Amino acid sequence: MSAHYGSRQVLHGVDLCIQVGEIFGLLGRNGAGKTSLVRAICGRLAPSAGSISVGGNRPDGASVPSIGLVPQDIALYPALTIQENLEVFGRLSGLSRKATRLAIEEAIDVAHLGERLNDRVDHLSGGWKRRVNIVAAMLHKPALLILDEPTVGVDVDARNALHRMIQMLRRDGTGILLVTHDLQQAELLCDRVGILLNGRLVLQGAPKMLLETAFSGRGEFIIEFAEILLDGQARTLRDMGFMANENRLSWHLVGDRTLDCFADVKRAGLDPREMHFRQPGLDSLFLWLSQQQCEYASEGVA
Ligand SMILES: Nc1ncnc2c1ncn2[C@@H]1O[C@H](COP(=O)(O)OP(=O)(O)OP(=O)(O)O)[C@@H](O)[C@H]1O
Repeated sequence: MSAHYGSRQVLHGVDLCIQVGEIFGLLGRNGAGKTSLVRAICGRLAPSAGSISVGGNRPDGASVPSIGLVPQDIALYPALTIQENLEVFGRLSGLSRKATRLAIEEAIDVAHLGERLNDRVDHLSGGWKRRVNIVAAMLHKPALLILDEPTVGVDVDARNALHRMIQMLRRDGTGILLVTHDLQQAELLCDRVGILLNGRLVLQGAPKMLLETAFSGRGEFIIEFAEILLDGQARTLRDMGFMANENRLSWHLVGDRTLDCFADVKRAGLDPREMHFRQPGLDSLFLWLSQQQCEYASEGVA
Protein backbone atom coordinates (compact mmCIF):
# COMPACT_ATOMS: atom_id res chain seq x y z
CA MET A 1 0.00 0.00 0.00
CA SER A 2 1.29 3.45 -0.91
CA ALA A 3 -0.02 6.89 0.05
CA HIS A 4 0.61 10.52 -0.84
CA TYR A 5 -0.07 13.95 0.63
CA GLY A 6 -0.61 15.86 -2.61
CA SER A 7 2.39 15.10 -4.80
CA ARG A 8 4.50 13.94 -1.85
CA GLN A 9 4.70 10.17 -1.32
CA VAL A 10 4.81 9.27 2.40
CA LEU A 11 4.17 5.51 2.33
CA HIS A 12 5.98 3.29 -0.16
CA GLY A 13 4.60 -0.21 -0.78
CA VAL A 14 3.88 -1.01 2.87
CA ASP A 15 2.82 -4.67 3.10
CA LEU A 16 1.51 -5.56 6.54
CA CYS A 17 -0.82 -8.18 7.98
CA ILE A 18 -1.71 -8.20 11.67
CA GLN A 19 -3.08 -11.51 12.88
CA VAL A 20 -5.90 -12.19 15.35
CA GLY A 21 -4.46 -12.06 18.88
CA GLU A 22 -1.14 -10.59 17.80
CA ILE A 23 0.68 -7.54 19.14
CA PHE A 24 2.49 -5.86 16.25
CA GLY A 25 4.88 -3.05 17.13
CA LEU A 26 5.30 -0.29 14.57
CA LEU A 27 8.66 1.41 15.11
CA GLY A 28 10.07 4.44 13.41
CA ARG A 29 11.73 7.79 14.03
CA ASN A 30 9.81 11.07 13.93
CA GLY A 31 8.57 11.64 10.40
CA ALA A 32 9.00 7.98 9.34
CA GLY A 33 5.31 7.75 8.42
CA LYS A 34 3.77 5.96 11.44
CA THR A 35 0.87 8.38 11.86
CA SER A 36 0.25 8.37 8.12
CA LEU A 37 0.03 4.58 8.18
CA VAL A 38 -2.40 4.71 11.12
CA ARG A 39 -4.45 7.32 9.27
CA ALA A 40 -4.53 5.08 6.21
CA ILE A 41 -5.62 2.04 8.27
CA CYS A 42 -8.42 4.14 9.81
CA GLY A 43 -9.54 5.34 6.38
CA ARG A 44 -8.39 8.94 6.89
CA LEU A 45 -5.73 8.82 4.20
CA ALA A 46 -6.74 7.09 0.99
CA PRO A 47 -4.12 4.73 -0.46
CA SER A 48 -2.80 5.86 -3.84
CA ALA A 49 -1.97 2.21 -4.60
CA GLY A 50 -2.97 -1.05 -2.92
CA SER A 51 -5.73 -1.54 -0.38
CA ILE A 52 -6.49 -2.02 3.31
CA SER A 53 -8.87 -4.44 4.97
CA VAL A 54 -9.59 -4.71 8.69
CA GLY A 55 -11.73 -7.62 9.89
CA GLY A 56 -13.03 -7.94 6.32
CA ASN A 57 -14.05 -4.25 6.12
CA ARG A 58 -12.49 -1.58 3.98
CA PRO A 59 -12.06 1.56 6.15
CA ASP A 60 -13.67 4.60 4.54
CA GLY A 61 -13.03 7.38 7.03
CA ALA A 62 -16.34 7.05 8.86
CA SER A 63 -16.41 5.20 12.18
CA VAL A 64 -15.03 1.73 11.49
CA PRO A 65 -16.57 -0.89 13.78
CA SER A 66 -13.64 -3.25 13.41
CA ILE A 67 -11.08 -0.65 14.60
CA GLY A 68 -10.47 0.90 18.01
CA LEU A 69 -8.06 3.85 18.05
CA VAL A 70 -6.31 5.19 21.12
CA PRO A 71 -4.64 8.38 19.90
CA GLN A 72 -1.43 9.78 21.33
CA ASP A 73 -3.26 12.69 22.95
CA ILE A 74 -5.87 11.69 25.51
CA ALA A 75 -9.30 11.88 23.87
CA LEU A 76 -11.81 11.89 26.74
CA TYR A 77 -14.36 14.34 28.08
CA PRO A 78 -12.56 15.90 31.07
CA ALA A 79 -15.66 17.10 32.92
CA LEU A 80 -17.38 13.70 32.77
CA THR A 81 -16.74 10.75 35.08
CA ILE A 82 -15.11 7.56 33.88
CA GLN A 83 -18.53 5.86 33.78
CA GLU A 84 -20.06 8.73 31.78
CA ASN A 85 -17.15 8.76 29.34
CA LEU A 86 -17.47 5.04 28.74
CA GLU A 87 -21.23 5.40 28.19
CA VAL A 88 -20.63 8.11 25.59
CA PHE A 89 -17.89 6.17 23.81
CA GLY A 90 -19.91 2.94 23.85
CA ARG A 91 -22.88 4.66 22.21
CA LEU A 92 -20.62 6.52 19.72
CA SER A 93 -19.11 3.23 18.63
CA GLY A 94 -22.58 2.00 17.72
CA LEU A 95 -23.46 -0.16 20.73
CA SER A 96 -27.01 -0.16 22.09
CA ARG A 97 -27.59 1.17 25.62
CA LYS A 98 -27.80 -2.37 26.96
CA ALA A 99 -24.71 -3.59 25.08
CA THR A 100 -22.79 -0.54 26.33
CA ARG A 101 -23.75 -1.33 29.93
CA LEU A 102 -22.61 -4.94 29.55
CA ALA A 103 -19.36 -3.91 27.84
CA ILE A 104 -18.61 -1.42 30.65
CA GLU A 105 -19.25 -4.08 33.31
CA GLU A 106 -16.81 -6.38 31.56
CA ALA A 107 -14.23 -3.62 31.14
CA ILE A 108 -14.40 -2.72 34.83
CA ASP A 109 -13.09 -6.19 35.63
CA VAL A 110 -10.43 -6.23 32.93
CA ALA A 111 -9.03 -2.78 33.68
CA HIS A 112 -9.79 -2.71 37.44
CA LEU A 113 -11.72 0.55 37.07
CA GLY A 114 -14.30 -0.15 39.76
CA GLU A 115 -13.01 2.04 42.58
CA ARG A 116 -12.63 5.15 40.34
CA LEU A 117 -15.72 4.78 38.15
CA ASN A 118 -17.38 7.91 39.51
CA ASP A 119 -14.25 10.08 39.43
CA ARG A 120 -14.12 12.90 36.90
CA VAL A 121 -11.52 12.37 34.19
CA ASP A 122 -9.82 15.71 34.87
CA HIS A 123 -9.08 14.47 38.40
CA LEU A 124 -7.20 11.39 37.14
CA SER A 125 -3.44 10.90 36.70
CA GLY A 126 -1.99 10.49 33.20
CA GLY A 127 -1.75 6.71 33.66
CA TRP A 128 -5.42 6.42 34.64
CA LYS A 129 -6.49 8.58 31.71
CA ARG A 130 -4.58 6.26 29.35
CA ARG A 131 -6.24 3.26 30.94
CA VAL A 132 -9.72 4.77 30.47
CA ASN A 133 -8.84 5.82 26.93
CA ILE A 134 -7.93 2.25 26.03
CA VAL A 135 -11.12 0.89 27.60
CA ALA A 136 -13.17 3.49 25.71
CA ALA A 137 -11.63 2.36 22.42
CA MET A 138 -12.24 -1.36 23.01
CA LEU A 139 -15.81 -1.38 24.34
CA HIS A 140 -17.16 -2.44 20.95
CA LYS A 141 -14.62 -5.29 20.76
CA PRO A 142 -12.79 -4.18 17.63
CA ALA A 143 -10.80 -6.72 15.61
CA LEU A 144 -7.88 -4.28 15.62
CA LEU A 145 -6.92 -1.93 18.44
CA ILE A 146 -4.43 0.77 17.49
CA LEU A 147 -2.44 2.24 20.36
CA ASP A 148 -0.38 5.31 19.53
CA GLU A 149 2.40 5.72 22.12
CA PRO A 150 0.20 4.47 24.97
CA THR A 151 2.75 4.81 27.75
CA VAL A 152 4.21 8.24 27.07
CA GLY A 153 4.26 10.27 30.28
CA VAL A 154 2.99 7.53 32.59
CA ASP A 155 4.78 6.17 35.65
CA VAL A 156 6.08 2.62 36.05
CA ASP A 157 2.98 1.29 37.85
CA ALA A 158 0.62 2.69 35.22
CA ARG A 159 2.89 1.39 32.47
CA ASN A 160 2.81 -2.11 33.97
CA ALA A 161 -0.99 -1.92 34.31
CA LEU A 162 -1.26 -0.90 30.65
CA HIS A 163 1.01 -3.75 29.60
CA ARG A 164 -1.20 -6.19 31.50
CA MET A 165 -4.27 -4.79 29.77
CA ILE A 166 -2.68 -5.07 26.34
CA GLN A 167 -1.68 -8.68 27.02
CA MET A 168 -5.19 -9.49 28.22
CA LEU A 169 -6.68 -8.05 25.04
CA ARG A 170 -4.32 -10.17 22.97
CA ARG A 171 -5.46 -13.27 24.86
CA ASP A 172 -9.05 -12.36 23.96
CA GLY A 173 -8.07 -12.40 20.26
CA THR A 174 -7.77 -8.66 19.57
CA GLY A 175 -5.10 -7.76 17.02
CA ILE A 176 -3.06 -4.87 18.41
CA LEU A 177 -1.00 -2.33 16.51
CA LEU A 178 1.31 -0.67 18.99
CA VAL A 179 2.98 2.46 17.65
CA THR A 180 5.92 3.23 19.85
CA HIS A 181 9.32 4.89 20.14
CA ASP A 182 10.01 2.72 23.15
CA LEU A 183 12.10 -0.10 21.74
CA GLN A 184 12.38 -1.91 25.08
CA GLN A 185 8.62 -1.92 25.37
CA ALA A 186 8.35 -3.30 21.85
CA GLU A 187 10.86 -6.05 22.57
CA LEU A 188 9.00 -6.98 25.75
CA LEU A 189 5.43 -6.91 24.46
CA CYS A 190 5.32 -7.49 20.73
CA ASP A 191 4.96 -10.78 18.91
CA ARG A 192 6.30 -9.07 15.81
CA VAL A 193 7.64 -5.63 15.03
CA GLY A 194 7.98 -3.67 11.81
CA ILE A 195 10.55 -0.95 11.28
CA LEU A 196 9.41 1.98 9.19
CA LEU A 197 12.14 4.13 7.64
CA ASN A 198 11.19 7.01 5.35
CA GLY A 199 7.79 5.49 4.61
CA ARG A 200 9.14 2.00 3.86
CA LEU A 201 8.59 -1.00 6.09
CA VAL A 202 12.16 -2.20 5.78
CA LEU A 203 11.98 -5.15 8.16
CA GLN A 204 9.31 -7.12 10.01
CA GLY A 205 9.32 -10.22 12.18
CA ALA A 206 9.58 -11.52 15.73
CA PRO A 207 12.10 -9.38 17.67
CA LYS A 208 14.19 -12.41 18.69
CA MET A 209 14.34 -13.73 15.15
CA LEU A 210 15.24 -10.30 13.73
CA LEU A 211 18.03 -9.89 16.27
CA GLU A 212 19.42 -13.37 15.65
CA THR A 213 19.37 -12.84 11.89
CA ALA A 214 20.99 -9.41 12.06
CA PHE A 215 23.64 -10.06 14.70
CA SER A 216 24.17 -13.85 14.61
CA GLY A 217 25.25 -14.13 18.23
CA ARG A 218 27.62 -11.14 18.19
CA GLY A 219 27.51 -8.56 20.96
CA GLU A 220 27.49 -4.78 21.07
CA PHE A 221 30.19 -2.49 22.45
CA ILE A 222 28.79 0.80 23.72
CA ILE A 223 30.81 3.89 24.61
CA GLU A 224 29.16 6.87 26.26
CA PHE A 225 30.66 10.35 26.24
CA ALA A 226 29.70 13.30 28.43
CA GLU A 227 29.97 15.72 25.50
CA ILE A 228 29.63 15.56 21.73
CA LEU A 229 32.97 14.63 20.16
CA LEU A 230 35.09 16.91 17.99
CA ASP A 231 35.10 16.03 14.28
CA GLY A 232 38.53 14.35 14.41
CA GLN A 233 37.55 12.22 17.43
CA ALA A 234 34.29 11.19 15.77
CA ARG A 235 36.25 10.23 12.65
CA THR A 236 38.57 8.04 14.73
CA LEU A 237 35.59 6.14 16.14
CA ARG A 238 33.98 5.81 12.73
CA ASP A 239 37.23 4.42 11.34
CA MET A 240 37.09 1.76 14.06
CA GLY A 241 33.57 0.89 12.87
CA PHE A 242 31.53 2.65 15.60
CA MET A 243 28.21 4.32 14.77
CA ALA A 244 26.82 7.29 16.68
CA ASN A 245 23.39 7.19 18.24
CA GLU A 246 20.88 9.95 17.48
CA ASN A 247 22.08 11.97 20.49
CA ARG A 248 25.73 11.62 19.25
CA LEU A 249 26.86 10.91 22.83
CA SER A 250 26.59 7.16 22.59
CA TRP A 251 28.64 5.13 20.09
CA HIS A 252 27.96 1.52 19.12
CA LEU A 253 29.91 -1.28 17.50
CA VAL A 254 28.61 -4.78 16.81
CA GLY A 255 31.30 -7.44 17.08
CA ASP A 256 32.70 -10.47 18.77
CA ARG A 257 33.28 -10.24 22.51
CA THR A 258 37.00 -10.89 22.03
CA LEU A 259 37.45 -7.67 20.02
CA ASP A 260 39.83 -5.36 21.87
CA CYS A 261 38.09 -2.16 20.84
CA PHE A 262 37.81 -0.56 24.30
CA ALA A 263 41.62 -0.64 24.60
CA ASP A 264 41.86 0.86 21.09
CA VAL A 265 39.54 3.69 22.17
CA LYS A 266 41.75 4.46 25.17
CA ARG A 267 44.89 4.23 23.01
CA ALA A 268 43.35 6.80 20.64
CA GLY A 269 43.28 9.25 23.58
CA LEU A 270 39.48 9.35 23.91
CA ASP A 271 38.03 9.69 27.37
CA PRO A 272 34.59 8.03 27.56
CA ARG A 273 32.32 8.40 30.57
CA GLU A 274 31.37 4.74 30.36
CA MET A 275 32.05 1.65 28.24
CA HIS A 276 30.12 -1.62 28.29
CA PHE A 277 29.36 -4.72 26.30
CA ARG A 278 25.84 -6.18 25.96
CA GLN A 279 23.52 -8.31 23.86
CA PRO A 280 22.16 -6.18 21.01
CA GLY A 281 18.53 -5.11 21.34
CA LEU A 282 16.00 -3.61 18.96
CA ASP A 283 17.61 -0.21 19.50
CA SER A 284 20.87 -1.63 18.06
CA LEU A 285 19.00 -3.01 15.07
CA PHE A 286 17.26 0.30 14.59
CA LEU A 287 20.52 2.22 14.63
CA TRP A 288 22.14 -0.21 12.23
CA LEU A 289 19.22 0.01 9.77
CA SER A 290 19.07 3.81 9.96
CA GLN A 291 22.77 3.96 9.22
CA GLN A 292 22.39 1.68 6.21
CA GLN A 293 19.51 3.83 4.97
CA CYS A 294 21.64 6.99 5.28
CA GLU A 295 24.50 5.37 3.37
CA TYR A 296 22.08 4.14 0.72
CA ALA A 297 20.53 7.64 0.42
CA SER A 298 23.91 9.38 0.18
CA GLU A 299 25.09 6.89 -2.45
CA GLY A 300 21.89 7.67 -4.36
CA VAL A 301 22.63 11.39 -4.25
CA ALA A 302 26.30 11.02 -5.29
N1 LIG B 1 -0.94 16.60 6.22
C1 LIG B 1 0.29 16.47 5.73
N2 LIG B 1 0.65 17.08 4.57
C2 LIG B 1 1.88 16.94 4.04
N3 LIG B 1 2.87 16.22 4.62
C3 LIG B 1 2.58 15.61 5.78
C4 LIG B 1 1.30 15.70 6.41
N4 LIG B 1 1.32 14.98 7.55
C5 LIG B 1 2.56 14.47 7.65
N5 LIG B 1 3.31 14.84 6.59
C6 LIG B 1 4.71 14.45 6.32
O1 LIG B 1 4.72 13.04 6.09
C7 LIG B 1 5.87 12.45 6.68
C8 LIG B 1 5.43 11.36 7.65
O2 LIG B 1 4.76 12.00 8.75
P1 LIG B 1 4.08 11.18 9.91
O3 LIG B 1 3.37 12.16 10.81
O4 LIG B 1 3.27 10.08 9.32
O5 LIG B 1 5.37 10.57 10.65
P2 LIG B 1 5.46 9.89 12.10
O6 LIG B 1 6.36 8.72 11.93
O7 LIG B 1 4.11 9.65 12.64
O8 LIG B 1 6.19 11.01 12.94
P3 LIG B 1 6.03 11.33 14.54
O9 LIG B 1 6.69 10.19 15.26
O10 LIG B 1 6.79 12.61 14.66
O11 LIG B 1 4.57 11.47 14.85
C9 LIG B 1 6.65 13.58 7.37
O12 LIG B 1 7.69 13.96 6.53
C10 LIG B 1 5.61 14.68 7.52
O13 LIG B 1 6.23 15.94 7.44
